[in-house]
Amino acid sequence: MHATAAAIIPAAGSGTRMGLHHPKQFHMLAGSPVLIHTVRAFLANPEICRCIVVVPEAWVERTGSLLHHYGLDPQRLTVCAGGRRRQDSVRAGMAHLDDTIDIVLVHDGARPLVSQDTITRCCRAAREHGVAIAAIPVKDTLKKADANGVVQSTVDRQGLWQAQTPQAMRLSLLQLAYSQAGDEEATDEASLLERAGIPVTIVEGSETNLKITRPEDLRLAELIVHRNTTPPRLRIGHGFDAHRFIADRPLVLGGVTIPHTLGLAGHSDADVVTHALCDALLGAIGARDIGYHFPDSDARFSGMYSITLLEEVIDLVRSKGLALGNADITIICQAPRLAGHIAAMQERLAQSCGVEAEAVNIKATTTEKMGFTGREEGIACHAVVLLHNHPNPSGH
Ligand SMILES: Nc1ccn([C@@H]2O[C@H](COP(=O)(O)OP(=O)(O)OP(=O)(O)O)[C@@H](O)[C@H]2O)c(=O)n1
Ligand SMILES: C[C@](O)(CO)[C@H](O)COP(=O)(O)O
Repeated sequence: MHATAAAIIPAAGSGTRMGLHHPKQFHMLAGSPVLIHTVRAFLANPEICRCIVVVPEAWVERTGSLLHHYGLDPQRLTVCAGGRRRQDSVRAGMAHLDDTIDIVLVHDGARPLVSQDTITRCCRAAREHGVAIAAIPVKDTLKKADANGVVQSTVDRQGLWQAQTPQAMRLSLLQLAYSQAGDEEATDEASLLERAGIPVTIVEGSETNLKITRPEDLRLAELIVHRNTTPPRLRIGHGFDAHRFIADRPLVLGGVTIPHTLGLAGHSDADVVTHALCDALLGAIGARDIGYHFPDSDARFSGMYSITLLEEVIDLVRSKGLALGNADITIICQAPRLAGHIAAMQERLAQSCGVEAEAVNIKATTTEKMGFTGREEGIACHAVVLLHNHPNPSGH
């Protein structure tokens, strides 16, 4: 049977670095106070049976009302007053855990974006190893500087991690570490466990599990919540094109020159595949068609490599805050055989669209000698695309 897990959420700090008139954990973030986001995340996790929320003494009553106002289950919540230091607040929370609790997860009230996955993994790793904390590897070069900001040395970052919360452990180990620590200072629970000689295991946390510390963290958290809660914008588009074979022209399909006795007639390079894809993309953003944007009456487009047009179309797609999800393209062509050129076409088109080659699927089919393509008078092509919100709308 599983050990019973509870969360202690220290939220009794004053948030001096944030510089607000109220503690940062009560500041609004995307429609709810920061602390409500944090408590909600823990109550939503099936591993967690109850939460002890530790707040400044003056906020105990108001926190009770807030939790009620935001519809959080009072049966699974206890609110209590914290202490001067974080570790005092955690100790105050521990006093509310009864002996049915085996595993405890300590998590900063000021880390509202913790994921369900991180909570679950910390909890399970603590069951297995005794203690497990979320942390992320240090990715920047580390400098040690003096009080004037002058660098003294570069610190080897190999094996260095930034500790986050949750910090999960058997309650008995946390109690032991606290009793051995006496009044020693620590900025996290793991330090006290380490000092008591208890091994601490790392579980990979996440960059987005940020601790709201300074005003810029709040702005970043707003963006992340917005990104996580904005429903995806999806747009579908279809394109069709056909070109007639003529002599003395290279055959360009999907940006790739394909050996054949004939090429295709057209104002540009007549790349029927790229044109169908452009039309599908333009259709998906409701921006008419390729002829509208690059008219064959305009000498600038005469003989033009159609990949250049595709790249302009992709810029237009991005300007609408959208990106290609995937494209499915069917080339209708009796001759030449295209099987050996599909991969190169996929790669060329994908590169211009800023996606992986797998996102652009190309099929080629004959029409069993029926119709104009069957009589080898020309090549036709259909393309469908699905667009979604651009992950980084301001950057390319
Ligand atoms: N006496 C304290 C101090 C801190 N915390 C909590 O510990 C977490 C991490 O602390 P930190 O980000 O340092 O918060 P503050 O101490 O409030 O911030 P500051 O240092 O800027 O004053 C926060 O959820 C904070 O509310 C606490 O419960 N009790
Ligand atoms: C516990 C902690 O979140 C780990 O990163 C952090 O140490 C607490 O915040 P503080 O700024 O160190 O008080």
